[in-house]
Amino acid sequence: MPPPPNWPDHVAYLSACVYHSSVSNETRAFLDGGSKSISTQKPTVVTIRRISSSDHPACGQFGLFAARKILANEHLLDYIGEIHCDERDDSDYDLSLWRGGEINVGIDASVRGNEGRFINDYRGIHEKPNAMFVDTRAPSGELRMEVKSSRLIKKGEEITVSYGKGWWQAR
Ligand SMILES: C[S@@+](CC[C@H](N)C(=O)[O-])C[C@H]1O[C@@H](n2cnc3c(N)ncnc32)[C@H](O)[C@@H]1O
Repeated sequence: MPPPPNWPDHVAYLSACVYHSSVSNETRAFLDGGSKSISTQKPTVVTIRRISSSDHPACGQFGLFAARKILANEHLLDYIGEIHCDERDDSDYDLSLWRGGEINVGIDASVRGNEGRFINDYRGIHEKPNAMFVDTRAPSGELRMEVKSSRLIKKGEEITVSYGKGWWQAR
């Protein structure tokens, strides 16, 4: 699948998650939920843009924007990257997918991923986030991290989520 416009050269574009060697066969079977292949649709309701507004806290970086009007509670895209069980403390693109006992499963999109890696935190941009991460079992069985709208989003508006206070405190 070709990368979307504004995709950076140093990051591989993925259309489905890939597994890192730190994920055991048992954990992988749990995450797969019996599905034979992980499939996802190319996101069509979002677009990547460079941020040039000087009053934006991530000015000079990229963000994800609505390519059309989006209704509340719409599925926007799945967060795609490398599924791993090792520590990725240095990654700013790592999201927790599942925790159980000693096992922490994350999706890291620092070196490979999809449009989801460009979603900024709402702080300094919006009063509240307009989207959220939701972990879901897909009909085919696998555990996924979806991005869903939490209210109506106008065409051209930036998509923002909450990374959580802990994310910022850790930095
Ligand atoms: C998952 S990335 C988001 C995409 C990033 N803007 C880019 O161009 O690759 C997370 C990084 O974006 C920046 N960021 C996200 N939300 C921000 C915010 N509300 N204020 C300042 N920086 C933010 C920080 O540099 C953070 O480490």
